Amino acid sequence: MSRFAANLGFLYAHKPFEARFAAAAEDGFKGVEYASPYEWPAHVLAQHLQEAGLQQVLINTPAGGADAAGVRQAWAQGLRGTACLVGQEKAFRYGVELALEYAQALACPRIHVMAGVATAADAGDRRTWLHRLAWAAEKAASNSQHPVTLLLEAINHVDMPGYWLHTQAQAFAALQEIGHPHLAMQMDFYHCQMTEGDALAQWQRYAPSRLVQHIQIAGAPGRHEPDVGQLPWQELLVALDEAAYPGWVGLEYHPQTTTTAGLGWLKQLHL
Ligand SMILES: O=C(O)C(=O)[C@H](O)CO
Ligand SMILES: [Mg+2]
Repeated sequence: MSRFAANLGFLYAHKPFEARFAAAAEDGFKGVEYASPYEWPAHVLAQHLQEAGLQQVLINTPAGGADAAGVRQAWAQGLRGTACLVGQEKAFRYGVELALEYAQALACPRIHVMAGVATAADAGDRRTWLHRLAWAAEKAASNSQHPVTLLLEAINHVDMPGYWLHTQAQAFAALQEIGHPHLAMQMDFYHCQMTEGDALAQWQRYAPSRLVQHIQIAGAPGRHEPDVGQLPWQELLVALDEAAYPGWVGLEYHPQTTTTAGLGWLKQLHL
């Protein structure tokens, strides 16, 4: 059975961030993910992971910023990555290098490279995006002590209007064009269902490529537990097993009540 990771940016949200590691471990999780580790020194996060006996399975590149203060402010300023934004070369490189440092310190094997939101001032550019992804993949590959895989995730326009990368096809085409072994796909079934309307068909389309190396899940619409809404979550989990998907499934949703109370769908799988 696939392995499930708690997304600490979404789950246990009523607890202070530092307390979410122990809460996830108590619920039986072995892995965690969260988008932004940059508010804390890496060694502090590494300590939380070690104390709770958890693996860090995914982080994101920063939402923006070309220095430490800029990185901390970027999300609140509405930035959602820089990879496709022509004017953000310095921030992109700074962000990738910082993410690689954190990944090494947290022993995290995957980084989601956020593409960015197109604006009137910077509409985004595909050639820039591809060129930067190729540069970043070389960086990720070149650390012989801790090579990392960089991931592309399509995000729907209801939750993130104007986000550059919003279809699975866009991500897949970019990966095929660049053809780098350290670049892969992160398929978030929630976004998939919201944009394409058929998460199961999308999984079946891209699974044979083996390029999908991280999955996230939430019910759609609403982004609550997978069993709330129209997502065919049971069929999807069966399909992952049938394809011998070897990676993690991140639980990236807003629980309807508490995280622990909402884990019934997972417990019924008898893992
Ligand atoms: O929004 C999502 O689905 C993500 O996974 C991104 O990491 C943004 O936080
Ligand atoms: Mg996601």
